[in-house]
Amino acid sequence: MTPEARIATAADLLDVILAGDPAERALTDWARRNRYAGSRDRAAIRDHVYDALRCRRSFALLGGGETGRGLMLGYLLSEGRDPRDVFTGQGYGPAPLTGAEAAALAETPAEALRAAPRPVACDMPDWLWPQLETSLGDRTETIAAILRRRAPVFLRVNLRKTDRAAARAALAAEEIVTRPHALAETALEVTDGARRVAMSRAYDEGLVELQDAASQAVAAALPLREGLSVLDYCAGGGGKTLAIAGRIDGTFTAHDADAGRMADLPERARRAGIAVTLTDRPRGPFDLVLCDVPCSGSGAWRRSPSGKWALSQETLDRLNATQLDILKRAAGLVAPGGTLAYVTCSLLRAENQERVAAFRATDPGWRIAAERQFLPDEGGDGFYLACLSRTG
Ligand SMILES: C[S@@+](CC[C@H](N)C(=O)[O-])C[C@H]1O[C@@H](n2cnc3c(N)ncnc32)[C@H](O)[C@@H]1O
Repeated sequence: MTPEARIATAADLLDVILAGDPAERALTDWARRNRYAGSRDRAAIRDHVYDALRCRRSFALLGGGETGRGLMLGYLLSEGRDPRDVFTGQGYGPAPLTGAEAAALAETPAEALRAAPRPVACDMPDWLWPQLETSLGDRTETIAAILRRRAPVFLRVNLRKTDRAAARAALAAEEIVTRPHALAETALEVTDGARRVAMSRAYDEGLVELQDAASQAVAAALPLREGLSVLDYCAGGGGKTLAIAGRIDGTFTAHDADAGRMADLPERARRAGIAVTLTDRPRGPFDLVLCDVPCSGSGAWRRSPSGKWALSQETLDRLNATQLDILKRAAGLVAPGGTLAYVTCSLLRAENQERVAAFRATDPGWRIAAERQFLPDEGGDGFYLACLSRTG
């Protein structure tokens, strides 16, 4: 496919996504129907689609409308390109601009963004902006700008099987280039060959796992020691369980309200050389109960940009209620002297500090032994961790 044809396809797909189809499904369906497209075409189209979803408001402003074509026009302008060179109708490229489209283009993109309301220029929903400012203070615009860009690919080195230098060498032998990342001693950032990771021997043999660097840093910040009994109360795919089990010997139990979300965990644990028990009814006590609760996902919006536009105050209120409910249930599973660890990948105080305060208001027998917030300007996704111990 020509670069212009990829833009035309991305514009068509964005129309389908803006009408309500999930981005992943739209991309997969399109690839199935268009077998002629090679892996590079599919990757380029995917990048265009996700770039536009991350920058939906600013691209719409520049391109003159929130349609597939408008977003791709805005994308080209944001790159300093003249859309008329691409929208020519030739080589399967997008049809030439209509008079109305040409008239709606931003003449001077940089000025248009400077003059735009902050939530538009920073690609955030209007209703959420005040909450972001309350949560992030003078880092708000910097963090929002980072969430407009693609996320790096990070790997976690499985210290049970190797160390960081040996893992790097094994990956390099398969043309996967990495560099250590400062957020965690286990973290590698992939600088070349990211698409080869899942098919590599290093991955198949459990030397590395795909995991965000801040997520790894959360595991490293937990009060871990040998022999600990650990319950991952909201285990999902088990990323945190595996990261903890990679650091210490102990017993590891995984639970999730939706057991289907743990379907891949046994295979991932086997690859990593770790024993994990799955349960639908955890029986305490456990030394460490980790609650990596469902949340807005705002710390990871560069990976899942659709979440940014789908979130509403109503959804946030529902999430807040679930978060508190999980803390109350999980608290009863913690052994005397043990730790209740509360984790989100959210940037919002409402899901972080305020949830912990709400929990402590209902059960004053807990104190905050440690608290840490990771923000995307440190390189990884945004995460919040509070370690709670019983008072007295
Ligand atoms: C942020 S995800 C967990 C991600 C996972 N810990 C990881 O690192 O890969 C939150 C998980 O909480 C689960 N969940 C939602 N409500 C729950 C509840 N009331 N009790 C336990 N788990 C719940 C969801 O099914 C989801 O898998």
